[in-house]
Amino acid sequence: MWRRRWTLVARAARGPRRSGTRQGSGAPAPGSGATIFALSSGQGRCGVAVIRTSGPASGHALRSLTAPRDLPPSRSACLRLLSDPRSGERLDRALVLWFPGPRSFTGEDCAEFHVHGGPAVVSGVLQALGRVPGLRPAEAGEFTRRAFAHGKLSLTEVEGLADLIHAETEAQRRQALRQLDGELGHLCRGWAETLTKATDSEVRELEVALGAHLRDARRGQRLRSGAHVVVAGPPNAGKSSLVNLLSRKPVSIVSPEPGTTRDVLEAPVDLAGFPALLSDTAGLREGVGPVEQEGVRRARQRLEQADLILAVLDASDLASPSSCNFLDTVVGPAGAHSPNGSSQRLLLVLNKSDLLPPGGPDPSPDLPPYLLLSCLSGEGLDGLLEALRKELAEVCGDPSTGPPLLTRTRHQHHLQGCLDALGHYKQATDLALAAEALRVARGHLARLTGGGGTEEILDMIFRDFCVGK
Ligand SMILES: Nc1nc2c(ncn2[C@@H]2O[C@H](COP(=O)(O)OP(=O)(O)OP(=O)(O)O)[C@@H](O)[C@H]2O)c(=O)[nH]1
Ligand SMILES: [K+]
Ligand SMILES: [Mg+2]
Repeated sequence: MWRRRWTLVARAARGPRRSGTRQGSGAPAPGSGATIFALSSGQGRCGVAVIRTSGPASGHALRSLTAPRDLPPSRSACLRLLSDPRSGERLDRALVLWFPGPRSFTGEDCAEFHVHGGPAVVSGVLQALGRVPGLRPAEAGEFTRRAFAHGKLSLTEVEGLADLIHAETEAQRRQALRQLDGELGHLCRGWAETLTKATDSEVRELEVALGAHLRDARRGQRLRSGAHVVVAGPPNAGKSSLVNLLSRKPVSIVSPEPGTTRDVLEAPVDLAGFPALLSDTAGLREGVGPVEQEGVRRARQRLEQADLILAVLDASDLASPSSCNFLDTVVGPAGAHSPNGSSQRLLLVLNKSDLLPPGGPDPSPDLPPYLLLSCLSGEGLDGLLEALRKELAEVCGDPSTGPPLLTRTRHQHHLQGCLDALGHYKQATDLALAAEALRVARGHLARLTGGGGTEEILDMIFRDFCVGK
């Protein structure tokens, strides 16, 4: 209701009131002289809500709401009484900040109002701002877009900011912060610099570096969208119990009946700080009815796509035909290298350790390294999470220590484009062709950080942002 009413006010504030703006001390964003405003903190009741403005009329807006006081000193918080400039009605007592451009987030004049977070206070201040001449509500991502337009952020930094806002796990937050700090952009500019010299040995070194980053590209993308972790094993091993334990919610039905899970069930989870899409699957066994057989087919299909397999066996039932079959057909082959040189990562978990005699599982010479766990008592969970953290740091790349990751297909596309162009450069038979290949290679690196970025790419990236960012 509140939001709907606000939309109407917001619409009314657009249009004729845009006149009357003045030039701010920051350079104006291309094609916009308007001053924008929005609630920048989350929606709903909260202790403090932050409303901000950006554009040439920001100072006027701040003065209008805090009259008769003058603008506060730059970049320091001041307590002010806010009131509606038209009716004079008191709205709130708030902290206000004044950031004259270009030393502000967007590069333009900006103001911030830190108000009490009640819906009526927030809507009152937003409505009052809507009545200030030259102000209009911001579009999604418009603050960041202006920051980009004024050279405050490069395109990879903008992407880092979008990722930071959406980060759900520790590893995603670390990665996003590094990208926001400009590490990837810095790397690309270093490469572009190398290309201006373009001696043969430097081009060769660059090819090696680009190739290494491209080989790592899938890791960064997994870190952004989640690694596929598939829980598999024979019926009744406790796969669904493990999925529920790791996701801390009842994703799957658990029962003593073998063959309970049939479909693949997925849950996005934070696994030891890394984002993962956890899949529960049907117990693998032969000679069952058509429905369960379809479940087994889907389980095998999902196993092929796994970035990491969590193989679960009942520790008290290792000698059963279904356990032996699973060890032979899934656990054994996973460690072996496939023809393309890669091997599938797998963690073997022996569940139901609470059922074992004190000496542990039956000594079996063929058993690969394993972790003991009891989903019932939770014993062994810390060890499993630590093992998962190590595995996922390999699968997703470790954003605490590794080189900057390529988290988007866009990054991969431009690095590949640059590498291809370097190939053409080496084969070029005359100077003109060689120069053209170098120009193309440099162009790809420049576009990665936003130089000559097309509007469509900008639209796509800024679509990820919320209003107020
Ligand atoms: N004692 C003991 N029982 C467990 C443990 N984990 C699971 N169970 C029991 O084992 C039975 C099977 O558990 P599920 O989680 O349904 O096993 P599943 O592998 O998903 O079974 P399917 O979906 O049928 O293949 C249930 O009765 C669980 O309560 C454990 O650590 N200790
Ligand atoms: K079961
Ligand atoms: Mg199950």
